[in-house]
Amino acid sequence: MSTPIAIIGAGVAGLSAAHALHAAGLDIQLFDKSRGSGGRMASKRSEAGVLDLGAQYFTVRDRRFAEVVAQWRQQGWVAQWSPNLYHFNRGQLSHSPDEQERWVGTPRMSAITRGLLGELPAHFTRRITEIFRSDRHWHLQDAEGETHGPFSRVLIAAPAPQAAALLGAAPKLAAAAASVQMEPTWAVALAFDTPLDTRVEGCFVQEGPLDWLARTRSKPGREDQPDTWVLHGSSAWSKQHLGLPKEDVIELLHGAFAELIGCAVPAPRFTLAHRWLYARPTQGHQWGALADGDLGIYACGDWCLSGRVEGAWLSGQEAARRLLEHLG
Ligand SMILES: Cc1cc2nc3c(=O)[nH]c(=O)nc-3n(C[C@H](O)[C@H](O)[C@H](O)COP(=O)(O)OP(=O)(O)OC[C@H]3O[C@@H](n4cnc5c(N)ncnc54)[C@H](O)[C@@H]3O)c2cc1C
Ligand SMILES: NC(=O)C1=CN([C@@H]2O[C@H](COP(=O)(O)OP(=O)(O)OC[C@H]3O[C@@H](n4cnc5c(N)ncnc54)[C@H](OP(=O)(O)O)[C@@H]3O)[C@@H](O)[C@H]2O)CC=C1
Repeated sequence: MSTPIAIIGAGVAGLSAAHALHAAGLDIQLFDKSRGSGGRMASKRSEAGVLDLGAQYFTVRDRRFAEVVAQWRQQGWVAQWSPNLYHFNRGQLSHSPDEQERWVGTPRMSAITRGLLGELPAHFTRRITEIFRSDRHWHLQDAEGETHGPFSRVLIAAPAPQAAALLGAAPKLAAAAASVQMEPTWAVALAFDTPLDTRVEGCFVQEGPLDWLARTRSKPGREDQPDTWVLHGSSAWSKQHLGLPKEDVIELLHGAFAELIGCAVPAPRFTLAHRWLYARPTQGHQWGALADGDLGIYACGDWCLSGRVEGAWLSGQEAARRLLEHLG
């Protein structure tokens, strides 16, 4: 057996790269600090059903991504979501239909990364704190003090600030990753005993604390769930309220929701808040991926491209392509 390749991060980018390398016949091992795969496209089980707290849906603009999404559809991992869309601007809630195709994982966003993970070898609840070279091979140190390796190459598929912290052995790559600013998003879920009397299923909010809201049961595969809503704070509001206790965040975003939704909003029977510290890059890049073929270190993630699910998948493909190119 050949010396395996380590992939740090089991979000869309890491799993996209893992798939491509595995398909090329290489041994890979995934490491993630969380309990499961998905990263910012993860879904959380709760007493109010499964909640998509991060990525809400994705769009497809690239031909290569369109091809893979068609396969995911055949495998039953994704379906089209055609919500009754609104936007909120200048104090006005307005119907805002469009022609854009939007896709969601079924029956939850994490179905995609669970599908991609399949039987690939993965180590969860392993936060990697250091990557070091010894005897011409790479080794990983985790937060528990355990060492993993040897690995022939390392591919880091974490948000830019977390990738920069691991790229000490490749200063140029570290500098590029460190130059990417990422902004936070507070996410709140609310569940109501009685369904809200509104036709809104998704809403782009252009003012105030909120940025987006969605009705979970409007998404395919979730029709039987209680009436839960996911609200996202805007980047500016989330940054300003980064250290606020969760109860206060829930109260403020629930209040903003009740003001704009245009129907009576009772007290929710269930609430939850989640803070995404590195939710989105402040701007997109055209890097594809970062690579040092001589050292055998690679970095990828949405921040190397569009800051969206599609960008993350394409970046993982690009990192794998460059690694395979270096192998000859
Ligand atoms: C609130 C929110 C809403 C969004 N909405 C949309 C949307 O509607 N449409 C869209 O296209 N995109 C959306 N996005 C963006 C989308 O979720 C991301 O672009 C995409 O999921 C990023 O994938 P990734 O693999 O690059 O990174 P991530 O999903 O962040 O994966 C990185 C993984 O690395 C792991 N990790 C990090 N550091 C370490 C370490 N030291 N050791 C081990 N593991 C580590 C993390 O646990 C994580 O699993 C949204 C994001 C957020 C936060
Ligand atoms: N919160 C985060 O951390 C975070 C959120 N992200 C959001 O992800 C989606 C994905 O973007 P994508 O380009 O794939 O989707 P869309 O084409 O649907 O939307 C792009 C923006 O365009 C505006 N828009 C689109 N459709 C409508 C509509 N029918 N009515 C009004 N406006 C529409 C909207 O922008 P504004 O609110 O006008 O600024 C959409 O945001 C996207 O929603 C991101 O915000 C990605 C990463 C992290």
